Amino acid sequence: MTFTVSAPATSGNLGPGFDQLGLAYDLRLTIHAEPAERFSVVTEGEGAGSLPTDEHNLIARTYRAACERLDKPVVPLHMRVINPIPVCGGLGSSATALSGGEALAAAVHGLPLDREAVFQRCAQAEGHPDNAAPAVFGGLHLCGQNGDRFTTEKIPMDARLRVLLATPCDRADTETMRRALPESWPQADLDFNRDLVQRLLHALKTGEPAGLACSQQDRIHQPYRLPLLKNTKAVFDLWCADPRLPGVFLSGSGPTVAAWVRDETLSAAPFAHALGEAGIEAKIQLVAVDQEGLRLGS
Ligand SMILES: Nc1ncnc2c1ncn2[C@@H]1O[C@H](COP(=O)(O)OP(=O)(O)OP(=O)(O)O)[C@@H](O)[C@H]1O
Ligand SMILES: N[C@@H](CCO)C(=O)O
Repeated sequence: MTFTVSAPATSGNLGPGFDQLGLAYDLRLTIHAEPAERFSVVTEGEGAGSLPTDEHNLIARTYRAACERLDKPVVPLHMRVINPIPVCGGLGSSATALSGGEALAAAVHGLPLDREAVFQRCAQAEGHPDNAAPAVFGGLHLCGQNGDRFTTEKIPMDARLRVLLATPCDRADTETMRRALPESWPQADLDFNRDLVQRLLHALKTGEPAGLACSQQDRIHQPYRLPLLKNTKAVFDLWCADPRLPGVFLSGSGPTVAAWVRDETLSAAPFAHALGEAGIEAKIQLVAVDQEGLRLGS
């Protein structure tokens, strides 16, 4: 018997919404799992050759913890993981591994998927909810915290919008990139960003191009992180100057740079060519928004 689950790539922050805004993409990590004598994980695509191949893999660890919490036997699994999402790329790879592990426990034991519980556990494990919410529920999310519970609201979005992604080779794991931030911010910067979040959400609902530029004006994390990432900063600056791209942002904590695309005729190829001409190596993808989130079955 094979169990299949999948979870979408996500961008946290979307520029000004540090730890608040998140969006899911139609780019999925898929896990095929079969009961076996012991745990083994074969990853194909991103992370092949570097991610653990045994019970130390984050998907296996999360699955084990979920089975134990559900008071169900930990059935060892052989997993084949098809992964198009760069690891430590700023596209929520850890949220896909965490939510995928949780979903596997439900699938193996024939239980319904409790999305709210999975969201809470993934957000707790990550320490922030902005990747977990879109990974689990799909779509655009505005997140917050109430005591020790995370909150999230799914926000409708203009269906014409797509997102252009460039993942250069800079190293930017989330933990290191969080340490690059100050312990607090001037009140004026917090107020400035709060206003940007409202304007950006309005633009995402309506597709209005002027408001999409709010993504690149953040004062909370991008100004501290971009100077640490040479290629990422070069892509960010090039795309901010490109009139075809109405708004640019660092995806999560980077190194992926993302840009809103409204023009339905645009393709990724000319952007890949332009970055090549500028001597910047990066993986380029043009993605649509995913509204489904975590999926049980193929
Ligand atoms: N497909 C995967 N299988 C197993 N573990 C994974 C997988 N993808 C990510 N991980 C784990 O998550 C870690 C990366 O987490 P990190 O939060 O730094 O990056 P990210 O989630 O890609 O970025 P961001 O949170 O900024 O979007 C990896 O070191 C690995 O331990
Ligand atoms: N909000 C998180 C997202 C990480 O993907 C951060 O910026 O650190």
